[in-house]
Amino acid sequence: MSTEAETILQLENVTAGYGRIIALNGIDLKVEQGAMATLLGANGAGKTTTLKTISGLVRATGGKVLFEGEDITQTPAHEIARRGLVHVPEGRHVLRGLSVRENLELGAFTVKDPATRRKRMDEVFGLFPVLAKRQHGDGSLLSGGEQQMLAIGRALMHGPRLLLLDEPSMGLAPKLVIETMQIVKRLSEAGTTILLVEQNARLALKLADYGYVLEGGHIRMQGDAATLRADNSIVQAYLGE
Ligand SMILES: Nc1ncnc2c1ncn2[C@@H]1O[C@H](COP(=O)(O)OP(=O)(O)OP(=O)(O)O)[C@@H](O)[C@H]1O
Repeated sequence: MSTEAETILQLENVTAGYGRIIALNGIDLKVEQGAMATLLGANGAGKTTTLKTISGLVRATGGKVLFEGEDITQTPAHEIARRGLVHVPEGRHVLRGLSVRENLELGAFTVKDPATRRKRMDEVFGLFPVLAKRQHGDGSLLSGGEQQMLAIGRALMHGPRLLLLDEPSMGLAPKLVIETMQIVKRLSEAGTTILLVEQNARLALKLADYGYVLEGGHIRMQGDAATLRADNSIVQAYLGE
């Protein structure tokens, strides 16, 4: 991570949990403008909770979340999304009974200007031609991979300044996992800043610039993706391979 790059997201000693369960035990983390960072760890390490705490779906019980330098620790989730910090949760959450187009329009609830909404939809259709082709069909009838594209497309309708992606390859066939990761890579190359949670650690470390390894609600390790990838002991000890 270069020291000159601007930090878009910063977590300082963040704690969070569910009632008596402490899921995050003092997390420090940074994502820099234009970069892709990845958050890795075994099941139950706290990856999803970290993303939910950033996007306001879970309230931090301590510490600070700063987005573009502003404290958003207590900001409501819809306001965080409005500011351009957009979370694509685990599972695809495509709404049954709504067309592909309507699903995308739902993603644009933060965008008031109709011309901007149309422009964004055109961009999403350019990125995912299959969604353009099936725009009037029921979103829930798309394949798993296409539904993941729709979930990501819906997030792009907000014009995200930071995209949180929670296990986008979850439940997809191997070929689609690769395809989904290529999409994530393209988004990153097009300038979207991304924090990626991914079960496939090796793949995530190939795409990302920087990685954090979570264990039991603590950051156990962090570093350049290439350095983490080269260290087999990390992969074996923390990533459940
Ligand atoms: N809604 C909830 N209620 C109670 N405990 C929860 C809830 N969600 C998560 N937890 C607990 O919080 C801890 C962290 O869970 P989290 O889902 O953040 O982990 P994760 O690293 O994303 O795991 P996975 O890869 O399995 O999704 C775990 O001990 C989990 O059991």
